[in-house]
Order: sequence, then structure tokens, then C-alpha cells
Amino acid sequence: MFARFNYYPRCPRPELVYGLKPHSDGAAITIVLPDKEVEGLQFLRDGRWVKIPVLPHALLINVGDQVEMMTNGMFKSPMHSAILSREHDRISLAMFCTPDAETEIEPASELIDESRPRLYKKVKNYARIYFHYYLGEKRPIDAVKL
Ligand SMILES: O=C(O)CCC(=O)C(=O)O
Ligand SMILES: [Fe+2]
Repeated sequence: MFARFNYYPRCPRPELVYGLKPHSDGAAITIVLPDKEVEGLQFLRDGRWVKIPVLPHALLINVGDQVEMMTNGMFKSPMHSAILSREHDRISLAMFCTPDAETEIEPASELIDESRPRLYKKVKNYARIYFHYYLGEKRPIDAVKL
């Protein structure tokens, strides 16, 4: 597991820039402690951004790319982003739970059959693949699709 504090300074023109660009997490599971006062995290659902309301001290558990791969797409790793506030700084803590880099991950065989063919390759060290694609247009998880 590794943890990251995200600090988003207030911004006079928040409509022009993301705090954190749209992405899905590369981890298996992410545990997020969002800011207890300032809204900013949003998830893409059916093509629309849905804001996560402030809920002080609540932890948000997010499915990451590696769980999407291991469940053969049964659990989806959702796209999300953080927007900035005009008035307030914002802070969040994200804890990324990730298999060891040497561990091979692949869809569970029980979740593959004729009606649900295997969707992902077997990979090791997905973090390396993830950061290779992170700044580009292509979603990292698309690079490991069959
Ligand atoms: O700032 C947030 O609430 C979310 C942060 C996040 O998505 C991330 O660190 O991957
Ligand atoms: Fe994230």
C-alpha cells in the first residue's frame, strides 16, 4: 500500500483547470479520505460528472484497474477527477492498495466462460504500465485489454 496526500490550492478560475485530471486508479482498491469541508471529487457515470457530497470523516472505497482486471470486468474501475474551489484550499488522502510488483494478476478463471470471454492479459507490475500511459490520451487499462 502507498499513500498520497493531494493538496489543491484555491483557484480564481477553477473552470479552466482540473485539480486532478480524469483518471481511473491503477491500484486494486483505493481508500480515500476526502476533505471534510470542501467538495471536489466527482465520478463519471453514464457520461455525466456526479459530485461526491462532503461527508466528514467518511472513507470512500474505490475499485481500481487491478480489481477490474481480476474480476474480468465484472467490477468497473470508474473514471473520476478532482475540481478546484474558487474560495477554499482542499486536501485529500488516497491510500492505494496494490499487489506486489512481482505478483502476476489476471482475470479469475471462475469469471471466464463462453458468455464472458477473457478480457484482460496477464500482467506483472501494472504500476509501470499505468504510469507509462497516465499522461497520455489512452487509458492505461486499455493497454492490457485483449
Ligand atoms: O482528491 C480526491 O478526493 C481524490 C483523489 C484521487 O482520485 C487520487 O488521488 O487518485
Ligand atoms: Fe483517483
